[in-house]
Amino acid sequence: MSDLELSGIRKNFGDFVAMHKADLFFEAGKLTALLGPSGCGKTTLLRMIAGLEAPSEGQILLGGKDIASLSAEQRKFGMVFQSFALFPHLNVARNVSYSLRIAGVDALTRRARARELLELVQLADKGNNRIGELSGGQQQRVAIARALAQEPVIFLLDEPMSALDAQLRNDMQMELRLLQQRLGITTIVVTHDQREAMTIADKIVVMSQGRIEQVGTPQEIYHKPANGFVASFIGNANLLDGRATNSGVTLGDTHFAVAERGGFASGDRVTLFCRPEAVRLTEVAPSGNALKGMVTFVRDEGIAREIHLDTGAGHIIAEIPGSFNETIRIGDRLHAEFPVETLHLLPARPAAGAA
Ligand SMILES: Nc1ncnc2c1ncn2[C@@H]1O[C@H](COP(=O)(O)OP(=O)(O)OP(=O)(O)O)[C@@H](O)[C@H]1O
Repeated sequence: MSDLELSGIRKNFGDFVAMHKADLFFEAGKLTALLGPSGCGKTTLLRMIAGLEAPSEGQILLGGKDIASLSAEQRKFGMVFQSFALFPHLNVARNVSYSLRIAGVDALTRRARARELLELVQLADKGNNRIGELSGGQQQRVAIARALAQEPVIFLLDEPMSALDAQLRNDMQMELRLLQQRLGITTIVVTHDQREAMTIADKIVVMSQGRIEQVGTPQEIYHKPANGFVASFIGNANLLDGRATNSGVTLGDTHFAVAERGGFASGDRVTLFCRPEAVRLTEVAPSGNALKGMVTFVRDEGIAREIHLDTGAGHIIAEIPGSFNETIRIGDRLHAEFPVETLHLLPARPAAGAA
């Protein structure tokens, strides 16, 4: 097993920079998700790794060796696309063993390998079926089995779940994660779905407009986002603009203490970040780290309730466990308390309207 490393990689399409210069490291045996909004460059990055797109600059190193000169076929990476791209005229087993036939592997070995792979993706009884007879989730598993047929060193998947409905998607995310862990294959998955990335990945690479915004474990990305973009792309985030002080931050007239000030100097413009589930709502004013506000919306999701408040310092969302006997209504006036250990300072957000 080998690590995959991208060194000073960059991609232009004419004058347009699809991927700004970046370094990335994909640890052997781990699953990395490339996460970001549409058009941020995820697929371009994956295609460069696959050998389907040449980088404008930079190196792609597999186990320390530059593979830039190898074609996609020579790299022998397994690929699964959003559309599955299965062959409708071949049955399931022949789809799975297709690459082996092209590689000249004998029929007996091909059949045995197809059986083994179909067992792996729990489709052992479907080998003789036509592709059109399978559900979306089953077709996706065939695409995975086919990509694994040649025992690829790297497994690349581009939005593999996006054609599936929500329930099936949830199931397939778990299946993909368990399969990847069982095989221990270095895997890179492109997705724009933060929940999917959190479910399947060891590491998440968050991208925006051709730049890497942060690389980290799901926990790091969620609890310690590098900036406002990452914070609001992953789940809900309260982001309030203020100025750093020696012990925390001021938002207008209110001072908040924070546990870590990071590298900010007193007077710097900063953004205060807190997850909604960390906010406490009280009727009586807490001793500090709180804003008074009026409830503007209540979203009851059964398991939890999202309470939206307008405060003097901005809009706040608090997420509290669902409960039958407690009512919070639009128009209620409450205090939103931000526990000191859950507050983080992030770089100031670009001013509204700035490019
Ligand atoms: N062959 C190409 N020629 C010109 N521009 C391209 C080409 N391929 C991609 N782009 C542009 O590069 C940018 C990044 O595209 P890319 O497909 O990598 O984004 P993405 O993050 O995968 O988006 P999505 O989730 O919508 O697939 C987009 O603005 C796209 O229009």
